[in-house]
Amino acid sequence: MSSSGTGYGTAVTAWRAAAPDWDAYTRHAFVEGLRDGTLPRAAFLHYLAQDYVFLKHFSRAWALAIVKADTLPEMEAATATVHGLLHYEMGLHVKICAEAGIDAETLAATPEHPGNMAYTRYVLEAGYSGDFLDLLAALAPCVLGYGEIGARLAAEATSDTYGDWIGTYAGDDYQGICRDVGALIDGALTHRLGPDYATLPRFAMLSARFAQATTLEVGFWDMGLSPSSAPA
Ligand SMILES: Cc1ncc(CO)c(N)n1
Repeated sequence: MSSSGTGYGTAVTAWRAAAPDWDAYTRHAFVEGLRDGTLPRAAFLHYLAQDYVFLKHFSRAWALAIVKADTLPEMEAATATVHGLLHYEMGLHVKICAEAGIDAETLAATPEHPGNMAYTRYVLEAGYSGDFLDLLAALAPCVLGYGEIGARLAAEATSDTYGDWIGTYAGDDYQGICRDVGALIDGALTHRLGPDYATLPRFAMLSARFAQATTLEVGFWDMGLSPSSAPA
């Protein structure tokens, strides 16, 4: 996939281009280790367990988006994402971990790493104290960054080792969610701010939120690469 992104909408394309850490996130050493299969299994499993905890809070944040939405189509889009997270993406974690000998009970008891906590609480707080747009800007790098990573790795992977993981994010279901979320964001901006939303100061503030969440994604990969940084 080209460095211009994967076409998830107008706003996200602008926010992505303005986020200083976008490449650090989507081309992190952890990601490159998934691509060529050199990522140590222990780091992957440590990451997956933390990501299981992450996805629980992330699902809660998308549920909050239902509360903060205005129109029925916005509520439907947010609901579809909650459903995809709980019934599709988390299932992958449970399956891969089960194959590696980590049962669902152990996964559910994973102690939450501070970097993980910082990220999800940042997103949730954007929703608690802000409006639907603040929340979407904080949620967007997670959803769409993984879509971009998955699409690129499906094209560039040189190893099958992490093929299941790559296939989840490169697959039609996940790519469809990414396109829907991109359209949701463009529609929500137009609905609230008008068609010239990209010229407004508010758009720059939302762009900063997107950039902050992107930086927290870099921290998440960093955490994945150093299993020893996990709390007891
Ligand atoms: C940390 C993180 N960001 C984004 C995604 C994609 O949902 C994920 N599973 N984990």
